[in-house]
Amino acid sequence: MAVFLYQVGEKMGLIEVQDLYYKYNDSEEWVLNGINLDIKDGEFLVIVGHNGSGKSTLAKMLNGLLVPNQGTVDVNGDKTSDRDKIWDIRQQVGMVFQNPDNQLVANIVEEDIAFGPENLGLESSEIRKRVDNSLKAVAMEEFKRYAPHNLSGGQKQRVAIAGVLAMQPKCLVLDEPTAMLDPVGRKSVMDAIQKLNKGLGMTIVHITHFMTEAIQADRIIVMEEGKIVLEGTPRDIFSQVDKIKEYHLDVPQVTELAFKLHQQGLKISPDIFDIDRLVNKLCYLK
Ligand SMILES: Nc1ncnc2c1ncn2[C@@H]1O[C@H](COP(=O)(O)OP(=O)(O)OP(=O)(O)O)[C@@H](O)[C@H]1O
Repeated sequence: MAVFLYQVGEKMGLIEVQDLYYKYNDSEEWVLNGINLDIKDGEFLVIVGHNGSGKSTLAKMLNGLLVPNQGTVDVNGDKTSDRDKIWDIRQQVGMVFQNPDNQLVANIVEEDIAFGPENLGLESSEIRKRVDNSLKAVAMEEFKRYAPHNLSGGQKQRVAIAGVLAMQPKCLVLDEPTAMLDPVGRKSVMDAIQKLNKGLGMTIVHITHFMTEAIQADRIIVMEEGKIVLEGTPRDIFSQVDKIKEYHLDVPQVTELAFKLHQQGLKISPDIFDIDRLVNKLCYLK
């Protein structure tokens, strides 16, 4: 398979979305309405946006589950509209959805993770290696003989992620993987995602409604009515508190507090999203 990566800034481009338009069969309106987006190799990208803004539809474009009506999506130089390449593309871009129960197929954790590699027809030693490495990557090694239904929501989601990792993708697209979890489960899943990105250099595209998760990104895009309306680092995005609210999104509570203190005339920068930093600023305020 010919693999090339195109240069974008310092990192290499992995996925390129150009002039993308999409509507579902019975819809009059474009659900994706002219999207342009480069996703770099090793990047942690978060997508946020109001309900129905097109986030999940865009996610499904990134590994060819849906293909554009107009425009293109390239993964490592292959177009998702090229059906001969779709298998390669799906292996390179793995998807994780909201409900892990819909993704777990076997009665034992390690069998579930072996399912994908078995379907690739790999040697059993290679399958064993992939299962062990994938479980280790999400800190679930000790649960390999468990039945998935005996795991917590966060543990199940980490097993679902491990199942995708066993296919050795370059990029993970996670569509609200923490939406059904309690705070402990959410943190365990976010820790695993961070480790994959920072430790193993995996490209992450993470869709979420939780702004505390969005601030962990390298870059955030904000979607509204099928368009990208804001794009930048967490600091760029959350320093625009009024604009974020216009798009019916929350800002992290600590940022809102800093913003209101700033509006009241205190010498506090309005773009703080870290509690310790705000405490520090308040303590040293003259
Ligand atoms: N299979 C489908 N058939 C027809 N319309 C659809 C389908 N899936 C989504 N839509 C519509 O497309 C629009 C965008 O939906 P999408 O799920 O991509 O948004 P979203 O930003 O992910 O929303 P949410 O945050 O609620 O998950 C919505 O108006 C939705 O009703």
